[in-house]
Amino acid sequence: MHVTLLQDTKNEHRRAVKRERDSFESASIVEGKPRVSALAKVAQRLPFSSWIDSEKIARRPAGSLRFSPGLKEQSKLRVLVSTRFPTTSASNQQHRNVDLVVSCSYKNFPGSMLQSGSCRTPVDEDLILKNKSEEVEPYLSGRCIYLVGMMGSGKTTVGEILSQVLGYSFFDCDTLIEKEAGGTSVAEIFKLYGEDFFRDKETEVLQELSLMHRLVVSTGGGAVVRPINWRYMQKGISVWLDVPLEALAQRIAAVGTGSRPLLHHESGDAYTKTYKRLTMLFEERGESYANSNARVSLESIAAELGKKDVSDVTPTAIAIEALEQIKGFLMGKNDRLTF
Ligand SMILES: Nc1ncnc2c1ncn2[C@@H]1O[C@H](COP(=O)(O)OP(=O)(O)OP(=O)(O)O)[C@@H](O)[C@H]1O
Ligand SMILES: O=C(O)C1=C[C@@H](O)[C@@H](O)[C@H](O)C1
Repeated sequence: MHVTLLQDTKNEHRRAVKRERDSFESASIVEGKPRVSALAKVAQRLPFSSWIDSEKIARRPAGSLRFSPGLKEQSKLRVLVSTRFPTTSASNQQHRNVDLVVSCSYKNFPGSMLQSGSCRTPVDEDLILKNKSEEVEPYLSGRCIYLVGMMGSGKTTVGEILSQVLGYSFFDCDTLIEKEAGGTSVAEIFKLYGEDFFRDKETEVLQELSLMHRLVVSTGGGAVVRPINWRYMQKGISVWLDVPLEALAQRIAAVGTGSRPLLHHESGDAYTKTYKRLTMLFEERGESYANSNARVSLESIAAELGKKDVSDVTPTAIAIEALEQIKGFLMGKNDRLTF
C-alpha cells in the first residue's frame, strides 16, 4: 500500500496532532499500562500490517504505537497508529472493540489522519487479571482473602492464581491439616478420629492463619458451618465461589470421590450419588456461604460471557471476577449477599 502525504494546512496539522494527543490520553487512562505486545496484536490486524515489523514497534507515552515503515530513511515519513480502548466494557468480556487511528507525518511536521475505524479483538485475560490485581491490591492493605465454597468449587485452583497475581502466599486448609497430622489424608482423619476432630483442627488452622497477612486461603468446604471460624475469617475478606451443583458433581465424579469422606455414603453411579449428597450439604450450608463478604457466581460470569456452560468459564475469568467483587466490597458497593 502506498501512502501519499496529504496536503494539510498548518491548522489541519494542529488539529490532527490534537486528535492524536486526545487519543493517546484516552488510551493511557483506560488501559493503565498497555503492553506493547497486546497493542501490536491489535495493530497487526490493520490493512497496514505488512508494514509492521514488531521489532520496530516502540511504545510511545500513553500507550500508542509508532511504526517506522521502510520508506523512513528516504522520505522521513512516519506512520503512527494510536489505539483507544473502550471505557465501558465489562472486565470479563472476551472481545472488545478497539478504536484505531492511523496517521502520518513528514519530517518534523505533524501529519493528518489516514484511516480510522475499529476492530474487534480478543481480550487478553492474563492482562486483564494483572491490571485488575494492580487496581485492587492497594485497597486490600495486606488483608487476607478466604475462599469459601462447596468441595470442588475451585478454591484451590482460583486461589493459586489470585495469590500469584497479588504477590500473596497461598495456603490450603485441608493440606495444612494433613501436614500437621503427619501426612494422614483428610479421608483417613475422618475415618480414624471422626469429623468433630477434623473440624477442631480446621478451626485451629484458621485461627493461626488469621494472625497473618497477605495470604490467599482455600478453606475446607465445611469451614463455614462453625460460627467461630467466621470470627477468624472476618480478619480478612471472605469470597464465596458459587458453582452450580451439577457442575460440581461433574467435576468431582470425573476425579472420583475417594478423597472426599462426606461423599462416601450414597449409592448409585458417581455423578448421581455426588449430586445427591452435594444437594443435601448445600441445603444445610447455603445460608452460611452467603455470609461471605463477596460472592462470585459462575452462572453470572457465564451469562456475561455468553457461554451456555459454566464449565467453559476459565479459572482466570473467575479470578478476575473475584477481584472485581472484592473491590466492590471494599468500596462498600456490595449489599448483603442473596441467592
Ligand atoms: N473453572 C474451572 N473449570 C473446570 N474445572 C475446574 C475449574 N476450577 C477447578 N476445576 C477442577 O475442579 C476440581 C476441583 O478444583 P479445586 O481443587 O480447585 O477445588 P476446591 O474448591 O479447592 O476443592 P476442595 O474443597 O475439595 O479442596 C479440580 O479437578 C480442578 O481442576
Ligand atoms: O465439604 C466438606 O465438609 C469438606 C470439604 C473438604 O474440603 C474437606 O475439608 C473435607 O473433606 C470436608
